[in-house]
Amino acid sequence: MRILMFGSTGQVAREIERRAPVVSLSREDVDLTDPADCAEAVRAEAPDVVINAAAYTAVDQAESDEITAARVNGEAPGAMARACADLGIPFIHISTDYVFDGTGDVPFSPDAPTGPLGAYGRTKLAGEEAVRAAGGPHAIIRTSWVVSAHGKNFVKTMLKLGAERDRLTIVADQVGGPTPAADIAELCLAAASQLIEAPEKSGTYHLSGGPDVSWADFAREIFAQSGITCEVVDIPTSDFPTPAKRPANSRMDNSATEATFGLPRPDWRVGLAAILAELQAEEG
Ligand SMILES: NC(=O)C1=CN([C@@H]2O[C@H](COP(=O)(O)OP(=O)(O)OC[C@H]3O[C@@H](n4cnc5c(N)ncnc54)[C@H](OP(=O)(O)O)[C@@H]3O)[C@@H](O)[C@H]2O)C=CC1
Ligand SMILES: Cc1cn([C@H]2C[C@H](O)[C@@H](COP(=O)(O)OP(=O)(O)O[C@H]3O[C@@H](C)C(=O)[C@@H](O)[C@H]3O)O2)c(=O)[nH]c1=O
Ligand SMILES: [Mg+2]
Repeated sequence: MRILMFGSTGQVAREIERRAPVVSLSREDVDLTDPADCAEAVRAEAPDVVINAAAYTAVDQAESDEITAARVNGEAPGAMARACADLGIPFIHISTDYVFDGTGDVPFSPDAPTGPLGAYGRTKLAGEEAVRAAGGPHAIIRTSWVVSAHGKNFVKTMLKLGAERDRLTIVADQVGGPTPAADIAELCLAAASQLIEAPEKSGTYHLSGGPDVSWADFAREIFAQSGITCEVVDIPTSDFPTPAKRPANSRMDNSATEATFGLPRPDWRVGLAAILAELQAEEG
Protein backbone atom coordinates (compact mmCIF):
# COMPACT_ATOMS: atom_id res chain seq x y z
CA MET A 1 0.00 0.00 0.00
CA ARG A 2 1.59 3.26 -1.14
CA ILE A 3 0.44 6.00 1.23
CA LEU A 4 0.76 9.71 0.60
CA MET A 5 0.32 11.79 3.75
CA PHE A 6 -0.14 15.52 4.22
CA GLY A 7 1.59 16.53 7.46
CA SER A 8 4.70 15.14 9.10
CA THR A 9 5.42 17.26 12.16
CA GLY A 10 1.98 16.97 13.77
CA GLN A 11 0.95 14.65 16.61
CA VAL A 12 -1.01 12.20 14.46
CA ALA A 13 1.36 12.39 11.48
CA ARG A 14 4.32 11.40 13.67
CA GLU A 15 2.47 8.37 15.02
CA ILE A 16 1.51 7.28 11.50
CA GLU A 17 5.14 7.57 10.37
CA ARG A 18 6.15 5.28 13.24
CA ARG A 19 3.79 2.55 12.07
CA ALA A 20 3.97 2.48 8.28
CA PRO A 21 6.13 3.57 5.38
CA VAL A 22 4.55 6.75 4.06
CA VAL A 23 5.52 9.53 1.70
CA SER A 24 4.87 12.51 3.93
CA LEU A 25 4.60 16.11 2.85
CA SER A 26 5.59 18.84 5.29
CA ARG A 27 4.61 22.49 5.05
CA GLU A 28 7.85 23.10 3.12
CA ASP A 29 6.79 20.51 0.52
CA VAL A 30 3.18 21.62 0.16
CA ASP A 31 1.50 24.50 1.96
CA LEU A 32 -2.18 23.83 2.61
CA THR A 33 -2.99 27.50 2.08
CA ASP A 34 -2.56 26.58 -1.61
CA PRO A 35 -5.29 23.98 -2.34
CA ALA A 36 -4.30 23.64 -6.01
CA ASP A 37 -0.80 22.60 -4.89
CA CYS A 38 -2.37 19.91 -2.68
CA ALA A 39 -4.29 18.46 -5.62
CA GLU A 40 -1.18 18.57 -7.82
CA ALA A 41 0.83 16.68 -5.17
CA VAL A 42 -1.78 13.90 -5.15
CA ARG A 43 -1.72 13.63 -8.95
CA ALA A 44 2.10 13.68 -9.08
CA GLU A 45 2.47 10.87 -6.52
CA ALA A 46 -0.55 8.82 -7.69
CA PRO A 47 -0.50 6.67 -4.49
CA ASP A 48 -2.90 3.91 -3.44
CA VAL A 49 -4.42 6.08 -0.68
CA VAL A 50 -4.05 9.59 0.77
CA ILE A 51 -4.17 10.50 4.48
CA ASN A 52 -4.56 14.13 5.51
CA ALA A 53 -3.00 14.63 8.96
CA ALA A 54 -2.36 18.36 8.57
CA ALA A 55 -4.69 21.08 9.81
CA TYR A 56 -4.94 24.54 11.31
CA THR A 57 -5.39 23.48 14.96
CA ALA A 58 -4.87 26.76 16.87
CA VAL A 59 -8.46 27.06 18.12
CA ASP A 60 -8.26 30.56 19.63
CA GLN A 61 -6.05 31.97 16.86
CA ALA A 62 -8.55 30.80 14.24
CA GLU A 63 -11.08 33.30 15.61
CA SER A 64 -8.98 36.18 14.27
CA ASP A 65 -7.55 34.31 11.26
CA GLU A 66 -10.54 32.44 9.85
CA ILE A 67 -9.52 33.09 6.24
CA THR A 68 -6.32 31.06 6.66
CA ALA A 69 -8.08 28.39 8.75
CA ALA A 70 -10.79 28.07 6.08
CA ARG A 71 -8.23 27.53 3.36
CA VAL A 72 -6.24 24.94 5.35
CA ASN A 73 -9.16 23.11 7.01
CA GLY A 74 -11.84 23.58 4.34
CA GLU A 75 -10.58 24.21 0.83
CA ALA A 76 -7.36 22.15 0.91
CA PRO A 77 -9.04 18.89 2.05
CA GLY A 78 -11.70 19.47 -0.63
CA ALA A 79 -9.02 19.79 -3.31
CA MET A 80 -7.21 16.68 -2.01
CA ALA A 81 -10.46 14.70 -1.97
CA ARG A 82 -11.39 15.70 -5.53
CA ALA A 83 -7.94 14.69 -6.78
CA CYS A 84 -8.35 11.33 -4.99
CA ALA A 85 -11.84 10.86 -6.45
CA ASP A 86 -10.45 11.49 -9.95
CA LEU A 87 -7.84 8.76 -9.35
CA GLY A 88 -10.40 6.46 -7.73
CA ILE A 89 -8.34 6.14 -4.52
CA PRO A 90 -9.56 6.49 -0.91
CA PHE A 91 -9.04 9.69 1.07
CA ILE A 92 -8.65 9.49 4.86
CA HIS A 93 -9.40 12.77 6.61
CA ILE A 94 -9.41 13.75 10.30
CA SER A 95 -12.01 16.02 11.86
CA THR A 96 -13.09 17.11 15.31
CA ASP A 97 -15.68 17.12 18.10
CA TYR A 98 -15.67 20.93 17.70
CA VAL A 99 -18.07 20.55 14.72
CA PHE A 100 -20.78 19.94 17.35
CA ASP A 101 -22.56 22.56 19.45
CA GLY A 102 -21.90 20.70 22.69
CA THR A 103 -25.49 20.68 23.96
CA GLY A 104 -26.89 17.81 26.01
CA ASP A 105 -24.99 15.09 27.79
CA VAL A 106 -25.34 12.07 25.52
CA PRO A 107 -22.59 11.02 23.10
CA PHE A 108 -22.94 12.48 19.58
CA SER A 109 -23.36 9.86 16.87
CA PRO A 110 -21.66 10.44 13.50
CA ASP A 111 -24.96 11.52 11.91
CA ALA A 112 -26.01 13.87 14.73
CA PRO A 113 -26.65 17.48 13.63
CA THR A 114 -23.57 19.69 13.65
CA GLY A 115 -23.40 23.30 14.85
CA PRO A 116 -19.88 24.58 15.41
CA LEU A 117 -19.41 27.27 18.07
CA GLY A 118 -16.27 28.85 16.63
CA ALA A 119 -14.10 29.46 13.58
CA TYR A 120 -11.99 26.30 13.95
CA GLY A 121 -15.10 24.09 14.10
CA ARG A 122 -16.74 25.94 11.20
CA THR A 123 -13.70 25.49 8.99
CA LYS A 124 -13.33 21.81 9.92
CA LEU A 125 -17.02 21.27 9.12
CA ALA A 126 -16.49 22.92 5.73
CA GLY A 127 -13.66 20.44 5.13
CA GLU A 128 -15.92 17.50 5.94
CA GLU A 129 -18.59 18.76 3.56
CA ALA A 130 -16.06 19.28 0.76
CA VAL A 131 -14.66 15.77 1.24
CA ARG A 132 -18.15 14.21 1.03
CA ALA A 133 -19.06 16.35 -1.99
CA ALA A 134 -15.98 15.12 -3.87
CA GLY A 135 -17.84 11.84 -4.25
CA GLY A 136 -14.91 9.43 -3.94
CA PRO A 137 -14.21 6.71 -1.36
CA HIS A 138 -13.39 8.40 1.95
CA ALA A 139 -13.29 8.11 5.71
CA ILE A 140 -13.79 11.19 7.85
CA ILE A 141 -12.50 10.33 11.31
CA ARG A 142 -13.70 12.74 13.98
CA THR A 143 -11.59 12.66 17.10
CA SER A 144 -11.11 14.84 20.19
CA TRP A 145 -8.61 16.11 22.75
CA VAL A 146 -5.57 14.61 21.00
CA VAL A 147 -2.53 13.88 23.15
CA SER A 148 0.94 12.47 22.53
CA ALA A 149 4.53 12.82 23.66
CA HIS A 150 5.19 15.31 20.87
CA GLY A 151 3.77 18.63 19.82
CA LYS A 152 1.37 20.88 21.69
CA ASN A 153 -1.32 19.24 23.79
CA PHE A 154 -3.03 19.29 27.19
CA VAL A 155 -0.76 16.61 28.73
CA LYS A 156 2.37 18.58 27.90
CA THR A 157 0.77 21.82 29.09
CA MET A 158 -0.21 20.21 32.42
CA LEU A 159 3.26 18.68 32.97
CA LYS A 160 4.80 22.11 32.45
CA LEU A 161 2.31 24.06 34.58
CA GLY A 162 2.16 21.34 37.25
CA ALA A 163 5.91 21.54 37.74
CA GLU A 164 5.74 25.32 38.19
CA ARG A 165 2.64 25.68 40.37
CA ASP A 166 1.09 23.85 43.31
CA ARG A 167 -2.49 24.70 42.34
CA LEU A 168 -4.27 25.00 38.98
CA THR A 169 -7.83 26.01 38.13
CA ILE A 170 -9.23 23.88 35.32
CA VAL A 171 -12.64 23.88 33.64
CA ALA A 172 -14.86 21.07 34.87
CA ASP A 173 -17.98 21.66 32.75
CA GLN A 174 -16.50 20.59 29.41
CA VAL A 175 -16.59 16.79 29.09
CA GLY A 176 -15.06 14.62 26.38
CA GLY A 177 -12.72 11.82 25.47
CA PRO A 178 -8.96 12.40 25.46
CA THR A 179 -7.51 10.51 22.49
CA PRO A 180 -3.92 9.29 22.13
CA ALA A 181 -2.54 10.16 18.68
CA ALA A 182 -1.24 6.58 18.51
CA ASP A 183 -4.79 5.21 18.47
CA ILE A 184 -5.83 7.68 15.76
CA ALA A 185 -2.85 6.58 13.68
CA GLU A 186 -3.92 2.93 14.03
CA LEU A 187 -7.43 3.77 12.83
CA CYS A 188 -6.19 5.89 9.91
CA LEU A 189 -4.03 3.00 8.71
CA ALA A 190 -6.79 0.42 9.22
CA ALA A 191 -9.25 2.61 7.34
CA ALA A 192 -6.72 3.20 4.55
CA SER A 193 -6.13 -0.49 3.89
CA GLN A 194 -9.77 -1.51 4.37
CA LEU A 195 -11.17 1.22 2.09
CA ILE A 196 -8.89 0.12 -0.73
CA GLU A 197 -10.58 -3.30 -0.59
CA ALA A 198 -14.01 -2.10 0.52
CA PRO A 199 -14.86 1.43 -0.63
CA GLU A 200 -18.42 0.87 0.62
CA LYS A 201 -17.03 1.46 4.12
CA SER A 202 -16.87 5.17 3.19
CA GLY A 203 -18.42 7.47 5.77
CA THR A 204 -17.96 9.49 8.93
CA TYR A 205 -16.61 7.78 12.05
CA HIS A 206 -15.86 8.75 15.65
CA LEU A 207 -12.76 7.84 17.64
CA SER A 208 -12.38 9.24 21.14
CA GLY A 209 -10.69 7.71 24.14
CA GLY A 210 -12.78 6.51 27.07
CA PRO A 211 -13.95 7.05 29.70
CA ASP A 212 -15.34 10.54 29.10
CA VAL A 213 -13.97 13.09 31.61
CA SER A 214 -13.84 16.79 32.29
CA TRP A 215 -10.61 18.65 31.55
CA ALA A 216 -10.20 19.01 35.34
CA ASP A 217 -10.45 15.26 35.93
CA PHE A 218 -8.14 14.65 32.98
CA ALA A 219 -5.59 16.96 34.65
CA ARG A 220 -5.96 15.05 37.94
CA GLU A 221 -5.17 11.76 36.22
CA ILE A 222 -2.15 13.31 34.47
CA PHE A 223 -0.78 14.44 37.84
CA ALA A 224 -1.61 11.13 39.53
CA GLN A 225 0.16 9.07 36.86
CA SER A 226 3.19 11.36 36.62
CA GLY A 227 3.64 11.71 40.39
CA ILE A 228 3.33 15.50 40.30
CA THR A 229 1.81 17.14 43.36
CA CYS A 230 -0.52 19.84 42.10
CA GLU A 231 -4.00 20.59 43.37
CA VAL A 232 -6.66 20.83 40.64
CA VAL A 233 -9.56 23.14 41.40
CA ASP A 234 -12.76 22.77 39.36
CA ILE A 235 -13.94 25.98 37.68
CA PRO A 236 -16.79 26.76 35.29
CA THR A 237 -15.95 27.73 31.70
CA SER A 238 -17.12 31.26 32.52
CA ASP A 239 -14.08 31.61 34.84
CA PHE A 240 -11.64 30.79 31.99
CA PRO A 241 -12.42 33.26 29.21
CA THR A 242 -10.94 32.43 25.80
CA PRO A 243 -11.43 33.93 22.31
CA ALA A 244 -13.11 30.73 21.03
CA LYS A 245 -16.19 29.16 22.58
CA ARG A 246 -15.71 25.42 23.21
CA PRO A 247 -18.40 22.70 23.39
CA ALA A 248 -19.53 21.64 26.89
CA ASN A 249 -20.43 18.17 25.64
CA SER A 250 -17.73 16.55 23.49
CA ARG A 251 -18.82 12.95 24.14
CA MET A 252 -18.80 10.89 20.92
CA ASP A 253 -20.36 7.53 20.10
CA ASN A 254 -17.61 5.24 18.79
CA SER A 255 -19.76 2.18 18.04
CA ALA A 256 -19.75 2.47 14.23
CA THR A 257 -15.95 2.63 14.25
CA GLU A 258 -15.65 -0.65 16.12
CA ALA A 259 -18.35 -2.32 14.01
CA THR A 260 -16.82 -1.24 10.69
CA PHE A 261 -13.07 -1.30 11.29
CA GLY A 262 -12.79 -3.66 14.27
CA LEU A 263 -11.03 -1.16 16.51
CA PRO A 264 -12.55 -0.77 19.99
CA ARG A 265 -12.73 2.55 21.82
CA PRO A 266 -9.27 3.05 23.36
CA ASP A 267 -8.78 3.60 27.11
CA TRP A 268 -6.94 6.93 27.26
CA ARG A 269 -5.54 6.11 30.71
CA VAL A 270 -3.49 3.33 29.12
CA GLY A 271 -2.40 5.66 26.31
CA LEU A 272 -1.49 8.33 28.86
CA ALA A 273 0.80 5.89 30.69
CA ALA A 274 2.59 5.14 27.40
CA ILE A 275 2.99 8.85 26.65
CA LEU A 276 4.45 9.55 30.11
CA ALA A 277 6.82 6.58 29.74
CA GLU A 278 7.97 7.89 26.37
CA LEU A 279 8.59 11.36 27.78
CA GLN A 280 10.52 9.88 30.71
CA ALA A 281 12.66 7.75 28.38
CA GLU A 282 13.47 10.85 26.33
CA GLU A 283 14.60 12.71 29.46
CA GLY A 284 16.94 9.80 30.05
N1 LIG B 1 -5.03 18.45 18.42
C1 LIG B 1 -6.25 18.11 18.83
O1 LIG B 1 -6.57 18.17 20.01
C2 LIG B 1 -7.25 17.61 17.84
C3 LIG B 1 -6.96 17.49 16.50
N2 LIG B 1 -7.92 17.06 15.63
C4 LIG B 1 -7.61 16.94 14.20
O2 LIG B 1 -6.65 15.90 14.08
C5 LIG B 1 -5.77 16.17 12.98
C6 LIG B 1 -4.34 16.07 13.43
O3 LIG B 1 -4.15 16.98 14.50
P1 LIG B 1 -2.77 17.08 15.29
O4 LIG B 1 -1.90 15.95 14.90
O5 LIG B 1 -3.10 17.32 16.71
O6 LIG B 1 -2.21 18.42 14.68
P2 LIG B 1 -0.95 19.28 15.13
O7 LIG B 1 -1.43 20.60 15.56
O8 LIG B 1 -0.06 18.48 16.03
O9 LIG B 1 -0.18 19.42 13.74
C7 LIG B 1 -0.75 20.12 12.69
C8 LIG B 1 0.00 19.76 11.44
O10 LIG B 1 -0.56 20.51 10.34
C9 LIG B 1 0.49 21.17 9.68
N3 LIG B 1 0.03 22.40 9.06
C10 LIG B 1 -0.65 23.42 9.63
N4 LIG B 1 -0.84 24.41 8.74
C11 LIG B 1 -0.28 23.98 7.57
C12 LIG B 1 -0.14 24.55 6.27
N5 LIG B 1 -0.62 25.76 5.99
N6 LIG B 1 0.51 23.83 5.33
C13 LIG B 1 1.01 22.61 5.61
N7 LIG B 1 0.91 22.03 6.80
C14 LIG B 1 0.28 22.71 7.78
C15 LIG B 1 1.51 21.44 10.76
O11 LIG B 1 2.74 21.75 10.18
P3 LIG B 1 3.81 22.71 10.92
O12 LIG B 1 4.45 21.88 11.98
O13 LIG B 1 4.71 23.13 9.84
O14 LIG B 1 3.01 23.84 11.51
C16 LIG B 1 1.47 20.13 11.51
O15 LIG B 1 2.21 19.15 10.84
C17 LIG B 1 -6.22 17.54 12.44
O16 LIG B 1 -7.11 17.33 11.38
C18 LIG B 1 -6.97 18.15 13.60
O17 LIG B 1 -7.94 19.10 13.18
C19 LIG B 1 -9.17 16.69 16.01
C20 LIG B 1 -9.51 16.77 17.33
C21 LIG B 1 -8.57 17.21 18.36
C1 LIG C 1 -4.09 25.65 30.45
C2 LIG C 1 -5.49 25.59 30.98
C3 LIG C 1 -6.55 25.18 30.18
N1 LIG C 1 -7.80 25.15 30.67
C4 LIG C 1 -8.90 24.69 29.79
C5 LIG C 1 -9.16 25.51 28.55
C6 LIG C 1 -9.88 24.51 27.64
O1 LIG C 1 -11.26 24.53 27.93
C7 LIG C 1 -9.27 23.19 28.08
C8 LIG C 1 -8.29 22.59 27.09
O2 LIG C 1 -7.37 23.57 26.65
P1 LIG C 1 -6.66 23.46 25.23
O3 LIG C 1 -6.11 24.78 24.89
O4 LIG C 1 -5.79 22.28 25.22
O5 LIG C 1 -7.94 23.18 24.35
P2 LIG C 1 -8.15 23.23 22.81
O6 LIG C 1 -6.96 23.77 22.12
O7 LIG C 1 -9.45 23.88 22.59
O8 LIG C 1 -8.26 21.67 22.41
C9 LIG C 1 -8.95 21.36 21.25
O9 LIG C 1 -8.07 21.40 20.15
C10 LIG C 1 -8.70 21.21 18.91
C11 LIG C 1 -7.62 21.21 17.83
C12 LIG C 1 -9.65 20.09 18.85
O10 LIG C 1 -10.00 19.60 17.77
C13 LIG C 1 -10.38 19.69 20.12
O11 LIG C 1 -10.78 18.33 20.12
C14 LIG C 1 -9.59 19.99 21.37
O12 LIG C 1 -8.57 19.03 21.60
O13 LIG C 1 -8.60 23.42 29.31
C15 LIG C 1 -8.08 25.49 31.98
O14 LIG C 1 -9.25 25.46 32.42
N2 LIG C 1 -7.05 25.88 32.80
C16 LIG C 1 -5.77 25.95 32.36
O15 LIG C 1 -4.85 26.31 33.14
MG1 LIG D 1 -4.78 23.74 21.77
